[in-house]
Amino acid sequence: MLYLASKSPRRRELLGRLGRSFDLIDLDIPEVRLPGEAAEAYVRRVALEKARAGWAKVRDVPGALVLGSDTEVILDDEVFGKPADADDAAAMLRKLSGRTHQVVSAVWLVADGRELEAVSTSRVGFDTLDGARIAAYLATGEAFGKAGAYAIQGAAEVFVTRLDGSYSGVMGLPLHETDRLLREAGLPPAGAEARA
Ligand SMILES: Cc1cn([C@H]2C[C@H](O)[C@@H](COP(=O)(O)OP(=O)(O)OP(=O)(O)O)O2)c(=O)[nH]c1=O
Repeated sequence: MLYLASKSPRRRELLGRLGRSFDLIDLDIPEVRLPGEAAEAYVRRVALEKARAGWAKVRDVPGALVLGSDTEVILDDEVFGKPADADDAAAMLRKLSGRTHQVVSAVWLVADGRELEAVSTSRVGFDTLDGARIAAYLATGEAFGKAGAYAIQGAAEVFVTRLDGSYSGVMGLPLHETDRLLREAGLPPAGAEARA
């Protein structure tokens, strides 16, 4: 049985696109960067903590496989997670304005005696955003619950001048890498289950 250890509706939707059945595990993992921890190491650690915490809940289920993932926006080694409030969101968007940032999504697959990892790093260029555009965007409410205070899959798509990497990775679950992990773990290729 495949499990997704996540509360994110985006991850649920993205994993659903692989055509495999799965169940959800609800978790609350604190996301706090350690002093001196490199940005990418932080994303990888949090994703692993989510997958391991999920695994601890279903380890008695025969054949259980648990996916955990984390996505962060990184600019100049600063990590932008989910904004705390509107001021925080506006500050993030002001910093992202007119610059190219990275979006790192780490995915871990934890099963009995196995931990497999994939990391997707994308470069995202942003248009220059003045105060009026930022205010209009914040009014959509879309910024909240999203790393970097934007959703590429929503109204913020028009901010993106270029994307070098994985669209699904920016959205929260890199599908190419996730599918590879599942095949490495011995699951049949995507779609096979649906056709069977
Ligand atoms: C950059 C970006 C992020 N996001 C979302 C994906 C993630 O849900 C969120 C990053 O926060 P995460 O901490 O990675 O995930 P989460 O707290 O939403 O869910 P969980 O830990 O339970 O799995 O930002 C978008 O939806 N669109 C985007 O363009």
